[in-house]
This record gives sequence, structure tokens and C-alpha cells, in this order.
Amino acid sequence: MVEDISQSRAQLPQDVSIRVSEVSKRFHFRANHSIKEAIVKAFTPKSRRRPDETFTALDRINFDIKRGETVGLIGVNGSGKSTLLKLMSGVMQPDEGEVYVRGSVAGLIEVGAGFSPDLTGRENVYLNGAILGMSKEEIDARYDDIVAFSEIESFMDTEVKFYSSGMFLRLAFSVAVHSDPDIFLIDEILAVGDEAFQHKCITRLREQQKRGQTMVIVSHSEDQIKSLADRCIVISKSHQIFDGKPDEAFAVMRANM
Ligand SMILES: Nc1ncnc2c1ncn2[C@@H]1O[C@H](COP(=O)(O)OP(=O)(O)OP(=O)(O)O)[C@@H](O)[C@H]1O
Repeated sequence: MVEDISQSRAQLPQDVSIRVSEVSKRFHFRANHSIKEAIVKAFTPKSRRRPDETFTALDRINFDIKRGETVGLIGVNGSGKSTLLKLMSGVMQPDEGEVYVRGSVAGLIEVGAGFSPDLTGRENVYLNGAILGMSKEEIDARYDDIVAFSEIESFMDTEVKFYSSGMFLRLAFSVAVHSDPDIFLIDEILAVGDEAFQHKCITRLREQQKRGQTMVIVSHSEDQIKSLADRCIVISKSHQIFDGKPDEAFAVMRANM
């Protein structure tokens, strides 16, 4: 959980949960040189060095998300959606621009992230709960509900390295929703759950929406996005090309494939 990563939160209007302002993110393709390349580079004069190639994953993205809104982020593979979620969660920093967040954030961005493979399910609930900002007392109080929601009671004393990806998802989702964040960021994560668990998660997300939680959901499932999101932002080749109604957003995405 990232508490108010904004340095200038006061600038955010009261009803805004997330502001993404002129955000760009670049990745360096050749960051990991081999030892030989590194030695050659060290002995090559700067003027003759080949510049490292950079790839712009996000290019000057701008939007506000209001408190209580659910926004879908859609786009084809590699368009930059997960990178944008990571910037909102605070695990990654933009190269240019600012991301302002008002309130606590829980990100369900990579299955198993925040879990330690050699610890049991039970131990990981405490570890992950702490990462999401819950105190030990809060986790004690919510532990039974967390386990009951995940429906993997009989595996709580098993090391999570033996879990399937669906079991990881069940526990990770359950801990995250029970941490009751102001903002919930979800990346394609429901895709690994079985159908029954997906329904249960969506019902739970609807309850969280009614309670005013802000959500950003990345998904390739048109049904999932349309059933949850009020609004959709389309990312295409690192650019934001649409921000509006989900129906129109899917049409715009398809027209730009
Ligand atoms: N840590 C990284 N280092 C280098 N390149 C990266 C890194 N993370 C992402 N990228 C690149 O940035 C681009 C955007 O990736 P991202 O994961 O944000 O796309 P996405 O829209 O979420 O894709 P998908 O729908 O396939 O999950 C891709 O070309 C990807 O290879």
C-alpha cells in the first residue's frame, strides 16, 4: 500500500483520487550489458559509444480519476497498461510528469507479488497484510474472513511455492480486498481464477464500489470491463487515444489495432 505518494496533495481537488499529469515512462533496452560489453564500453571514449536504446512505454499521459469512479484501462498487448498501473501504485516512478494519489492504494498487479515462496499461506497473509498497511491486530481480526473468502482453508499451512496460480490469486485478492484500500488497482488478475471465483470477486468489487472505493481495472475481457467500469481509457502504442464511455472505448481500440 502506498500512502499518499503525492508530494503536493494539496493541489488535488477533494474529489480527485488519482491525477496522472504529463506522465512519460521510458525503458532502456540495453541496461544489462554482458561483462565483455561492459568492459568494451568502459574503454570506449564517450564520443564513440553507441547510445543505449530507449523505448517509450508511455508518452505524456493525462487524466484525473474521481473518488468512487471505476476506470477500465484497455489496449492491445504491450500498449503500456500495466506500466501505467505500476506508476499509480508507486512501485515505479515516471521519467517525466507526476502521479498524485489521494488515500491508500492496494495493487493486485502481479500474481504472487508480495508473497514469499518459502512461507506458508498463513504467514503470507500476515506479510502481505503488513505490506498493504494493516497492523497485526487488524490482520488477526480479519484473518478468518480472509481465509473464508479465499476458500483455501486446507492449504493455509502449506508453503505458497506449492500453490497454483489460481490459489495465489485467491489469497492475494482476499488479502487485498480485506485491507479495504481507498484505491484498488487490478491488473488482468481475475483471468487466472476459475469462473466461480471470478463471479465472487466481481460481486465483491461491486460491494466495494457501492462503498465509494476508487478502482482502476486492466482487463482484456470486454464483459468484465463493461460490467464494472463507468469509464474507459484506451492506450495505444504508448499514447492515450480515448477517454470516455466503455462501449465507444472498445470500438476505438479495435479501430486502432
Ligand atoms: N521493466 C521493463 N523493462 C523493459 N521494458 C518493459 C518493462 N516493463 C514493460 N516494458 C515494455 O513496455 C511496454 C509496455 O508494457 P506493459 O506491460 O505496460 O503493456 P500492457 O499494455 O500491460 O501489455 P499486456 O496487455 O500484454 O499485459 C512493452 O513493450 C514492454 O515490453
